[in-house]
Amino acid sequence: MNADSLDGRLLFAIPKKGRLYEKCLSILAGADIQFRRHARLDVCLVLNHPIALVFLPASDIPSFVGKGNVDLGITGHDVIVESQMHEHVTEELRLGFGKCALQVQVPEAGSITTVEDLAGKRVVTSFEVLSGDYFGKLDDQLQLSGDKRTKIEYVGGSVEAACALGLADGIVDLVESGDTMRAAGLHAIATVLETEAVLIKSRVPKHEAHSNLITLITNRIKGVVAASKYAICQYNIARDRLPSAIAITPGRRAPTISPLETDNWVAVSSMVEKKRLAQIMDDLVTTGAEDILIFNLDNCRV
Ligand SMILES: Nc1ncnc2c1ncn2[C@@H]1O[C@H](COP(=O)(O)OP(=O)(O)OP(=O)(O)O)[C@@H](O)[C@H]1O
Ligand SMILES: O=P(O)(O)OC[C@H]1O[C@H](OP(=O)(O)OP(=O)(O)O)[C@H](O)[C@@H]1O
Repeated sequence: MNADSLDGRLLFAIPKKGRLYEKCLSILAGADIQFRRHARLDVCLVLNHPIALVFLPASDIPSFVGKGNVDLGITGHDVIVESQMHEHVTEELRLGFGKCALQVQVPEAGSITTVEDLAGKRVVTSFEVLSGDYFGKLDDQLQLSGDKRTKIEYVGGSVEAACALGLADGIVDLVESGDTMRAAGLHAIATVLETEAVLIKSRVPKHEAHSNLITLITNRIKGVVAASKYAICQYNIARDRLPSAIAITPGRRAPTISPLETDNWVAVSSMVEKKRLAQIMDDLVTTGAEDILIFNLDNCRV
């Protein structure tokens, strides 16, 4: 591939590995963005749209998009703020995966139990900007100055080992399940930032040439994300119980209600949030609904 083959194409950055990679591939498939990635090549042409995918480290994507080298990207909200690119990109869409929290952690067995105890000591992290801001404000509040202020040190990985190795009194790192933190004998004492994967767009004006394609891709991805969050709930209920059933499954706009051949019974079909499914089914049974069926969505536009 030469540079000419990218001419006129929208450039879309995708994390090349790590926690976000697999989910990004299923989003691309759901949005019918077809490509064949050749081994070792980090740029590939999309077969059915004037788009080229650029596979980059998640933490580099905010600056590529923010500086305008790339039009669109998927990455974590955390690395956008850390790379100080949040004013140079637009977060178009939250994607509902890559959810975790950047937390201050200290040894479970130690004497430090609050961030005020940790202030002025040594903190190791891969997020030196966010940690620097957080502890900078805390140091100001506690009126720590000069060498009494918190010392933030950057490491590129294995942050959780820093306390055991004697490099740090506390760390700032991402926590999802908490397994890594607990395995290292640490516990969280504060949250610096909540994060999830987001679709970002460049604010550099030259990208307006691609605005129709960006809208199309954004809407398709929005459909894929909504399909993963919602299911269709269908059930039968006696007409006189309908008001209480509708209160349980109001739908996004309104439920679809169809008459049944049986007197005074109706079938109801409604979009419901997957995370509330079990409770919704319990409540429907209590209110007299029968034949409750749940259907997953492959894709949708809402
Ligand atoms: N445990 C996790 N659960 C959910 N999302 C995570 C988790 N860890 C990281 N992320 C998200 O994925 C992004 C990329 O993190 P990941 O650890 O996969 O980086 P990476 O590109 O593999 O880099 P490296 O392996 O060099 O740390 C993070 O910025 C964050 O938004
Ligand atoms: O709370 P948990 O579910 O254990 O997840 C947290 C861990 O996940 C991330 O690292 P990852 O495993 O992606 O590897 P990395 O350290 O190489 O980035 C993060 O840096 C934590 O170490």
